[in-house]
Amino acid sequence: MSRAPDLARGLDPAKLRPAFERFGRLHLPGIFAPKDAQAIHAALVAAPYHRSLTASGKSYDIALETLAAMPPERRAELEAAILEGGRTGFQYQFDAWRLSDLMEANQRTGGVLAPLEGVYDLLNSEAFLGFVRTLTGDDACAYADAQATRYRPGDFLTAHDDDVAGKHRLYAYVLNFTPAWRPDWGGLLAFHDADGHVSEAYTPTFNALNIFRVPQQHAVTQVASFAGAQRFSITGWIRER
Ligand SMILES: O=C(O)CCC(=O)C(=O)O
Ligand SMILES: [Fe+2]
Repeated sequence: MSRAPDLARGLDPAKLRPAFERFGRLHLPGIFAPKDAQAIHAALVAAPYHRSLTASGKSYDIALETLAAMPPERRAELEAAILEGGRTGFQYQFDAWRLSDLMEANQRTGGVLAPLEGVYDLLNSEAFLGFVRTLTGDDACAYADAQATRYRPGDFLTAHDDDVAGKHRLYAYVLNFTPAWRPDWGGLLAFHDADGHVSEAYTPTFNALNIFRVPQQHAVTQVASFAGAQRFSITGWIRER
């Protein structure tokens, strides 16, 4: 698949709008044709991930080989900082590949990664942005950024609201490409309410779109040590210029 995938036929954003407006979020299964979804999944499995994490309040992108070669004492320090941060505040660790940075720099590689490049093109097409404008009633939706993510057992992203000054994020989206998952395995996209409860959580699934308004408190719960798979997504924000 080197062309951009099409959104599934029969999705009517005007009809979905009341459901989106109710809680400012929506889960839409069956977002692409099954064949396209399979090609995207294969590309997500093959993507050249790095480790994305925060430690002691700083964000790091670390090559997986660098992490593997880190002296054990340094590695233990890093892990201790991550545990401490997760206990008390905003913290994450997962694997990422920054698709939109490469696309914006015109660095297409094609080949096995072509389906992800196609998704980037779709996300920035009139077909998708128009869909989101009608779904949300928000004409300001101008473009989307994107990264591929892979969560392995132990990975997580603690509560945050996606609102970063200067980034002009209007809506967050997550395209799920995890073929088989059990809610017990964690990795849930959980929405937190003002009382500290989880008001709703979306289980990783295959070929679905989650879309939600920014700002909104949410987290990805830690993937269980016994999870039998990795959680694959393409995620980012629909932004205003
Ligand atoms: O992967 C997800 O379900 C959500 C990711 C997320 O919240 C983020 O990257 O800010
Ligand atoms: Fe988020």
